[in-house]
Amino acid sequence: MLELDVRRRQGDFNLDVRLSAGPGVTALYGRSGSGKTSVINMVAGLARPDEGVIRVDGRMLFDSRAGIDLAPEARRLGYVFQEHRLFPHLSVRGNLEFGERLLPGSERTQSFDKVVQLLGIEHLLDRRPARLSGGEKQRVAIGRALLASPRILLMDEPLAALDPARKAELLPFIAQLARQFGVPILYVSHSMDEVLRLADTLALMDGGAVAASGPLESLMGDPGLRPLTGRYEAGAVIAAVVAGHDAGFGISRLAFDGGTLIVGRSELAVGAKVRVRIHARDVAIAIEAPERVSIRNVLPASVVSVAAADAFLVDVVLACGATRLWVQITALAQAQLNLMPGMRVHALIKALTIARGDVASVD
Ligand SMILES: Nc1ncnc2c1ncn2[C@@H]1O[C@H](COP(=O)(O)OP(=O)(O)OP(=O)(O)O)[C@@H](O)[C@H]1O
Repeated sequence: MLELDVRRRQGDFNLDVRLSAGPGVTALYGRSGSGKTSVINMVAGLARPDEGVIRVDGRMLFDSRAGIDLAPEARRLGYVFQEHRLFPHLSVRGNLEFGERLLPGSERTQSFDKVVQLLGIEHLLDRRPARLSGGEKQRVAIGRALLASPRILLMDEPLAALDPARKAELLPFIAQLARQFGVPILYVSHSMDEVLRLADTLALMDGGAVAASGPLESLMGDPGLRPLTGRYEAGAVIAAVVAGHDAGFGISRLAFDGGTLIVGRSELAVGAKVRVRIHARDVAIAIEAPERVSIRNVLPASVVSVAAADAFLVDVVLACGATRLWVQITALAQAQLNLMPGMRVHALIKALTIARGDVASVD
């Protein structure tokens, strides 16, 4: 568990950050210049706060009042940066063992074989970094960081330098890390796709501070946070479980607290836990349940809130069981339906609007 409460002035920029990151992946998300890398650097010991405390698992890494400021190598943290920073003169094995050798055997919590196997780098062990692809180098960099048995893994845009195909190749590995190795991850990104795929907890950074933090699902579905989560990303993220497939019709059923969602065929196994992104613009609202309609998802819901997003667009939040759905309708539709909190309605979601990329495994 990382706990951070720090202030730092750098040039004209003021950082004032309170953040805690527990098990799983905590994503630091925010626009360029909001202070994400500065936070990572302070945790890592590469930038010194003017004032405050940084603790990991109760151990003080920095405390301005007590004069504690542990050197980076004494902090027991793993770092993976945008560029891999591998040692060019060492083989992959040599690079991996370097991370391991930093610690006495009794303090090593990660197994070389398990790390190598999970990252799929067995066949690369004798190669030098110059003979690896960008994605392979990043996998080795992650392996090296893990083998130092860190209490927390800091990842600063680890996929930013990779092309889309390499990114897609690496994402499942990163998604497995926190779960398989039990190491909390603080993950900096300005890609919402990565955040949706990886993060359990979201910390939204703005102007040097954490403007909001909490479970990904609750922050993403909050229209009030749209200036921070991004207009294009407007939509809810809901937790579900793959309940079944119908190969004949090419569809899958996802069970969530609020009903069953029919989506295009997913490759994931029955029972897999997933996170589903439902774009606000892809949901419609009907006062009465329509009959003989092609839309497969007609979910009973109640209106939680109605608020103008701008002159022509209205944000509606619906409760569907314990799940919140965010819906965008035109101001014209609102003028005619007159939706109000508490009203019983139906949320209509076309199965086809939920693309394969919108259903991410979180197992
Ligand atoms: N050493 C420094 N001295 C002065 N100002 C700095 C220093 N490092 C960063 N800054 C400023 O602090 C602010 C935050 O920078 P930071 O790199 O933390 O943002 P970021 O959110 O990680 O951005 P990006 O997504 O572009 O990497 C920026 O305005 C930057 O110009």
